[in-house]
Amino acid sequence: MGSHTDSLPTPATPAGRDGLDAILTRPGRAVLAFDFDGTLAPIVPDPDQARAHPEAVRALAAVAPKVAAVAVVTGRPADVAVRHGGFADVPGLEHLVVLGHYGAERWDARTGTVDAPAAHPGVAAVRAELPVLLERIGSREGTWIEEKGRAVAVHTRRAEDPQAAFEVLRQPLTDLATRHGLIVEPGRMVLELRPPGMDKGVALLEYVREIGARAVMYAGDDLGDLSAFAAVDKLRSDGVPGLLVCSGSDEVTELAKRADLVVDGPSGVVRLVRSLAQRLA
Ligand SMILES: O=P(O)(O)OC[C@H]1O[C@H](O[C@H]2O[C@H](CO)[C@@H](O)[C@H](O)[C@H]2O)[C@H](O)[C@@H](O)[C@@H]1O
Repeated sequence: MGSHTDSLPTPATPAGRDGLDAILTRPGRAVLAFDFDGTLAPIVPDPDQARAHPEAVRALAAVAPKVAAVAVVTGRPADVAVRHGGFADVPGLEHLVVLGHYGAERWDARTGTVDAPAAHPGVAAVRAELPVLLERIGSREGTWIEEKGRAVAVHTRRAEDPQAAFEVLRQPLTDLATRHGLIVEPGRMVLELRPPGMDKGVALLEYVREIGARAVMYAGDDLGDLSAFAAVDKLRSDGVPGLLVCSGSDEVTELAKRADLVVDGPSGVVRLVRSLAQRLA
């Protein structure tokens, strides 16, 4: 962190200002939760090359001992997010929790292990049919399949026109997922076919209740984060102040409209976390 001081931005909404105020006045009852890709990690063409922003872990480790809990809530398998984030064995992050696969999996820094439910049988069926389907619908060059274990994702970022390639796939992939009891989770140039029944909102609510938190901040960048935003809205209506942070990008505009605070991508998120840690010092 050095001697550099980041100023804490002011949320644009009264609810957001209440949320930030609650975090600052009762940090020991506050949960800070973050999406991974696009929020803690800059977006890159190859998901395997995605890494946490170089200052992210240090900033999280600085703030974590000052609040009730820090959590990462991601569509990635939990162990992948831990590896790409560099979250294991970090002084300060001894209590970090990573809720992977939209909350279906959980990694605890305390134990270093992942808890996960049994695999959904529809994923194997979709995995078997997907290559033939992509061939039949003439998916664009650059479209490719990410194997995620308990889900499969079809990416279009590397296509010449990623948005057009995405639109070509949306309906056929929805039909395929539905036939096998799965749902389609749309994201930034990606359509993921995954089991239903869990989302980031459910995951966040359960975690906040488990911790008994009385204030929450959630930072995200993508459509999959909207359910977590809705969870913060629900907590607010139940009397738990919350702060909604959007890691801004040109690709997704929905979150910026709902957020109390829009920051400039992962580097903006890091600055925010760093300034929170400084204020709570
Ligand atoms: O919930 P998240 O942590 O945001 O994960 C959502 C998806 O992230 C990954 O894809 C995104 O990031 C890639 C690497 O920067 C990028 O190439 C891709 O276009 C983005 O959609 C990941 O590969 C997916 O499996 C996650 O569902």
